[in-house]
Amino acid sequence: MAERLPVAVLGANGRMGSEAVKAVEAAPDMELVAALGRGDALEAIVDAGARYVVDLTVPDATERNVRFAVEHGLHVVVGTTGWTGERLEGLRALLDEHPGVGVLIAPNFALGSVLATAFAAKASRYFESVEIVELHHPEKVDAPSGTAVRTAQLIAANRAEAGLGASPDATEKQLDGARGADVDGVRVHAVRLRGLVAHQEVLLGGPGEQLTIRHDSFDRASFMPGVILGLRAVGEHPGLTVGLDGYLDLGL
Ligand SMILES: NC(=O)C1=CN([C@@H]2O[C@H](COP(=O)(O)OP(=O)(O)OC[C@H]3O[C@@H](n4cnc5c(N)ncnc54)[C@H](O)[C@@H]3O)[C@@H](O)[C@H]2O)C=CC1
Ligand SMILES: O=C(O)C1=N[C@H](C(=O)O)C[C@H](O)C1
Repeated sequence: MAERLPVAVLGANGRMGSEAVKAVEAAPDMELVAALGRGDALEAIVDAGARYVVDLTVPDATERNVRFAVEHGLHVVVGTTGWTGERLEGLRALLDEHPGVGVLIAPNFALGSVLATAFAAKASRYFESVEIVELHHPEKVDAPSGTAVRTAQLIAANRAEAGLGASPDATEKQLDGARGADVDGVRVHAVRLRGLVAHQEVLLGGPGEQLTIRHDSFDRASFMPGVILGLRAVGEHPGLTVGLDGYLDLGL
């Protein structure tokens, strides 16, 4: 039998990390060798013999964790938000010094969300207006969501390619925040509501019509197939990949 992938989970006591622990334990080709929480020394993942790391911690911790793993030659699958352009550039430079190491930064592991983002990015060049509404549980510490930021970035890039700019907007007076956050010229509105898990709508408007692309994660189990897919593929993708779509042939 082939050797099982030795995996460490960081953030193992969190909402996502605890699901990931169960998913790795249930995967026949993986072995959970370490499960770390806040305050645990990162050296434990090396001592445990991990070769793959899943980071599901907090925006303040993820950069340090990922850099530590890369410096020790470990492949990393990252779900944590907070990866600004500057952080990504720093990580790319570090990966150049560690050829063969793969890192996947996946703003969203749910396959439906990955598809919804890809569809929205493609569709956005055919509509005059586009705005994003993301809706999450009230414990979420960051806004807008990483998924919404990534969706807005891809939409902006697609529209720019098609020679389109920002959506029309005649607003002259507003209360602070009424028009949402501006991410690369795309308006993003964040809702925090008890009972929700993770949801997103991309609203696309043209003369006399609207297309809504919506995805709902009702349960964190929705993210686990993507985590496992990422772990199986990350070793074959050296360097930095942003977005699980980088490992999928979406044909879009
Ligand atoms: N990519 C995706 O599909 C998804 C990503 N997320 C993101 O994953 C992150 C975690 O989300 P949740 O699990 O809901 O948060 P959470 O707050 O439930 O869990 C985070 C855990 O990390 C721990 N932690 C903090 N610093 C640490 C460190 N240095 N080492 C080890 N553990 C540490 C905390 O004590 C906590 O238990 C967030 O950034 C969230 O946006 C959440 C859901 C899906
Ligand atoms: O914090 C969450 O819950 C989620 N975080 C990710 C994000 O910010 O996009 C992914 C998903 O939306 C759930």
